[in-house]
Amino acid sequence: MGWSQHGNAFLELDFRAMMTRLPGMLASSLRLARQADARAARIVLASQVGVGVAQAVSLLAVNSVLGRLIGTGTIEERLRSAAPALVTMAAVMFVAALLRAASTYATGRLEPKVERVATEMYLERAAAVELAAIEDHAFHKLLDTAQYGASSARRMISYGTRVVNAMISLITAAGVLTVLHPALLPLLITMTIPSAWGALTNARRRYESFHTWVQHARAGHLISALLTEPEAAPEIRVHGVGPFLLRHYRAMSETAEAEQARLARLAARTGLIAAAWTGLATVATYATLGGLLLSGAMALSVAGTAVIAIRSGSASLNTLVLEINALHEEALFVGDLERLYVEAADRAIPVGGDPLPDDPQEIRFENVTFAYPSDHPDDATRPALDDVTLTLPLGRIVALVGENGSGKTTLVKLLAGLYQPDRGRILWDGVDAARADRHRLAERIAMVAQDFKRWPFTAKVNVAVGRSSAPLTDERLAASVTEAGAEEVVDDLPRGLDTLLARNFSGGHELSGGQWQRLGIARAAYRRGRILIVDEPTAALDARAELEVFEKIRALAGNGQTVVLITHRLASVRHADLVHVLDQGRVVESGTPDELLASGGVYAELYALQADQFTAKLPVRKAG
Ligand SMILES: Nc1ncnc2c1ncn2[C@@H]1O[C@H](COP(=O)(O)OP(=O)(O)OP(=O)(O)O)[C@@H](O)[C@H]1O
Repeated sequence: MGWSQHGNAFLELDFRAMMTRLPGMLASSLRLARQADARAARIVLASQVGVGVAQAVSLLAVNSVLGRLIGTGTIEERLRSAAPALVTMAAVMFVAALLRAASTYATGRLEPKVERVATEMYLERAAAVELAAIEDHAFHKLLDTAQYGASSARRMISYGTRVVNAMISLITAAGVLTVLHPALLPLLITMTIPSAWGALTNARRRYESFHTWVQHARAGHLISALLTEPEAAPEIRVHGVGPFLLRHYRAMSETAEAEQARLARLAARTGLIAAAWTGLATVATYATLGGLLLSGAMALSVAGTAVIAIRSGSASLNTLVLEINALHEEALFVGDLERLYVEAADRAIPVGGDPLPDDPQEIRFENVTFAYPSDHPDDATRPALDDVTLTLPLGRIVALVGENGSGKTTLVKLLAGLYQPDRGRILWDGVDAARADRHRLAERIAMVAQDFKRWPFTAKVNVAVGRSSAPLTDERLAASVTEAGAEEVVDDLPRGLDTLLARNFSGGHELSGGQWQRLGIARAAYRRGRILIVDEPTAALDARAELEVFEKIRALAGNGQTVVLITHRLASVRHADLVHVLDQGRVVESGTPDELLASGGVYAELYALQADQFTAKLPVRKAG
């Protein structure tokens, strides 16, 4: 994904390149600002231009005041002739103060909106990408770095306005200086170059360091979060994991601190070099001014104005350099955000496609092969699904069985359109799912995954989130809870369906694993997808509950619902219409449970193993 490319691109940046990019950066701030609040953006821009012009006018007024005060005539005459310029200065300062207030107000209104708009775009795009992108660590790194882009976009607004302001002041000061004496302008620039170099060098180091260390910082946050999260708390206490995690946290923090210290050392050194250089340039400037005065090439009043113009010009140039530099630094982070927008659009779940048949008879996997992407291309791991051909008749219960890691979950994820096959096709009555409308396909699927999400919301939301686009009705809720056999779970909650299921919040309540599982099934029932995928639905259930859940699942299939069931409890598979047995990513057997038992293959062997556990008089220890 070109991380190193990005780093090199930055290394090549110098002040000239930064200036070349300035119009683009300003345009990008303005675009974001207009998108967020066009009116506020107009006020900020107009008032900043106004403030800049006011500064220019006041510098010209100062020039006029000085000229008249140092000029000829009595002190009273000189004061009187300077009065109009003094009044102009006061009026201009008053207008500038009003404009500044308007800009402060509009900027304050604009900044949070810009951050919100940028964050919304970030979240919207992140939520729309393929699952494979979310699981890709390079894309995740981009997600991590890009999240800082929204606050940078916010800051770009103030930096952008200050750049505009400083540019106008500088143009004025430079104009006045050039008129006074042509030698003064290069001197002004020489005085400012060192601080520009210092600021740019430090910013480059900070940005490079940020990119190198972002993964490290993320891991550090992860460890500190583990130490406080409720899910890890029991093991931390019983297994004494606390000191182990703390040790890692400390080691990681110390490495990060060393990096900060390195940056500080370099920044101090750069600062000293820049200060020495500025000192020399300042001495040279005032020596030149003195020389011009001594040689009579410049009048005293002009020298006075020149000193003020040099001071104001170098202050503007300094501000301009620092603000452009800050703007540039923020623009790099906004650049990450913009790259994320592009990358996320490339990896987004496609919109549109062929319609799926209204009432398909079967879904067929044809020579489907799928391997999870590997970080190391030379890793020769076997694919999770290897040339799988099987049929899932709709309106029936189809069970997928096989040992851990045999590819069952991967297969249902492909069925749900979460991944696309590397080879082969998934056909819905002849329509290739790869070309089908993915959003329509997902509409038809309800899924209780092994690790389904326990949303930190109320029980009601936890069920209704199964189809959040549908209006939430009590009838639909109650029916789903009943279908999942979750009535008792809900009745036992202190505030019924309105109970918050997040124990670390006040008023929150925690459910047991089995209770959660029933709520997960209720969620899938609420979705009313035509194909219900249940991955290990009874793993956390007691024997009675397990029987009950399978009864419910059977009843669903009785109503014409297709159920794709993954389970290790082979006794529960007895009622399936069709069983596919997977082994190391391949389909090794298919048939009805009775056919498979009779054939004496893998299924029969696994079944016998489980049956033995109940029939054996003495515990049998397996050799090996
Ligand atoms: N997100 C993932 N990224 C990389 N590899 C994965 C991922 N999920 C699963 N795998 C690998 O794919 C293979 C098949 O895993 P899968 O989860 O499909 O098996 P399973 O039959 O459902 O196992 P179990 O019975 O333990 O749930 C395994 O080797 C596993 O390590």
